[in-house]
Amino acid sequence: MKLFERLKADAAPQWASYVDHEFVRQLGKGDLPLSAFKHYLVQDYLFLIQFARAYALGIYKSPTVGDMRQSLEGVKAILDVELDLHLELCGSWGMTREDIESAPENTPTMAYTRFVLDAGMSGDLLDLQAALAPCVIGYAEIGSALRNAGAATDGNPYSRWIEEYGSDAYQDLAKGFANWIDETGDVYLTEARYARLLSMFEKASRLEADFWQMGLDAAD
Ligand SMILES: Cc1ncc(CO)c(N)n1
Repeated sequence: MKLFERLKADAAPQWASYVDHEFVRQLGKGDLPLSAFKHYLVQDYLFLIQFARAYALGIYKSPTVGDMRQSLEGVKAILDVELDLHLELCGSWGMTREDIESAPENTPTMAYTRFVLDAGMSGDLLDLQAALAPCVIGYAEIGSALRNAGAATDGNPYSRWIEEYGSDAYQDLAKGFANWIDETGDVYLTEARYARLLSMFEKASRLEADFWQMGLDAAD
C-alpha cells in the first residue's frame, strides 16, 4: 500500500473525526451558524499564514529541486489563491484585511501551526509531509464529498467555500500532494520510522477536528 493510503487507513478514527466533523455536516446542509463560520474563517486566515511558512520550510528541507517545486506549489496555493478566498468572503461581511490580521490567534490555531512547524523544523521532509498531509488532502476530500452531494447550491450560504475546495484545481493540488508524499516515502520510509510518521498524521488530523470545534464553539 502507498504511504498516504496506509497512514489514512491506520489513522481511520482520527481521520473520520476530522472529515465527518459536525461543523462539516452543518456546512454541507447550509445550517451552520454564520457566527461559527466567520470565526473559523478569520482563524483560518491566521492559520494559513503559518502554513505558508511551513511549505516554505519544505523548500528549505527539500533534498531535490523537484521537491522544492512541490513545496513551492503549496506556498503559491496559499498566498495566491486560498488567502484571497478568505479575504473575499470576509470582505462580503465588511471585514478588511487589517481587521483579520489583527484578530488574536486562538489556542487551537496556535497549537496546530506550532505542531506542524515543529515537525518540519525537528525532522526531515518526510516528517513535515506527514504533518501537512491531512490539511490539503482532507479539505479536498471534504470539498469533493460536499460538492458531489449537491451542497454547493445557491441556497447554501457556504457554496462559494464548497466550490473552491471541491474545484478541479484543488483536487489536483491534493492529488499532487498525495503522490509527492508517496514518492518521498518510496525513497526515505523505513519500518522503524513509520510509527512516528503515523503519530504525526494522527495528531494533525486531531488538530484539524479541534479547529472545526473551535468554529462551532464560537456560534452565538
Ligand atoms: C485548518 C485548515 N486545514 C486545512 C486547510 C486547507 O488548506 C485550511 N485552509 N485550514
